Amino acid sequence: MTDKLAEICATKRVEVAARKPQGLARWPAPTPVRGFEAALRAKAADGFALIAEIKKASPSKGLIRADFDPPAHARAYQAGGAACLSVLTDAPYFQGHEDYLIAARTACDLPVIRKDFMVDPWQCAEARAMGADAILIIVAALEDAAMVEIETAAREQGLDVLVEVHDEAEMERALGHLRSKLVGVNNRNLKTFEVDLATTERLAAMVPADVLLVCESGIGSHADCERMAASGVRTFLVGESLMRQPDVEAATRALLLG
Ligand SMILES: O=P(O)(O)OC[C@@H](O)[C@@H](O)c1c[nH]c2ccccc12
Repeated sequence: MTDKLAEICATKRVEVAARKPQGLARWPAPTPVRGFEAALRAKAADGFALIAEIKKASPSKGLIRADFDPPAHARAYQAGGAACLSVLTDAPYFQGHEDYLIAARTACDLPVIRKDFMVDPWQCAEARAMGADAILIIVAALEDAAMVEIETAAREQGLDVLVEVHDEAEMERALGHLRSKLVGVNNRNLKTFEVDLATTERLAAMVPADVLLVCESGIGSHADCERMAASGVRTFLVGESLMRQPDVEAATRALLLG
């Protein structure tokens, strides 16, 4: 595991230990789950499918958007043609918040993934309680047994699971141990924070036909999507490049349609 990721996960364990005793009663009764993977597959069958990310800040870039407004961004992403939303709920490193997820999901009809560092199966129950439709498993952050346990907990909650990898060894672990058919390749190297779209191109060849591959991070234009499509990739997770645009709806449409 990279040092930064280890640090983030250690922080997360402390946070989860403090939260668990409060239980789940603080969350409103969740509305029925929205099919996250199904929404992606439906859009990818006939064009590009986008998971549009609501991202205020990142460890590498600091503040990304000053007029951060989760419900407005959610509506803009939906109107622009996104299939799903991703909302950062990690506070210490990404300035995210659970309230952003709740506000964004309430403002639109799209399925939402809780973007956070899952280190404990309990976070899956918490994710559903706050309304999430899917969670992320970062293979680099977890031992095999732990990631299987978290995936099982997610499925019990009716959540879809996006499995994130960034090299060949992680792809093998994901395909060998997990049941989810939704696998994301993160083009961002967590050691250097450099982004290289060739990461997705390299790993795409390893993916069986029944797995939906998601290209994550560093997508800035429709041309980038077209480049990935040459490797058979039609599904994208995009945050920063959209969040930096004054007109998020128009930027989303332009990313998808050119
Ligand atoms: O903002 P970008 O470069 O479009 O990237 C979005 C998303 O891939 C990135 O935020 C991300 C991918 N995996 C993560 C894990 C945790 C936090 C954030 C991420």
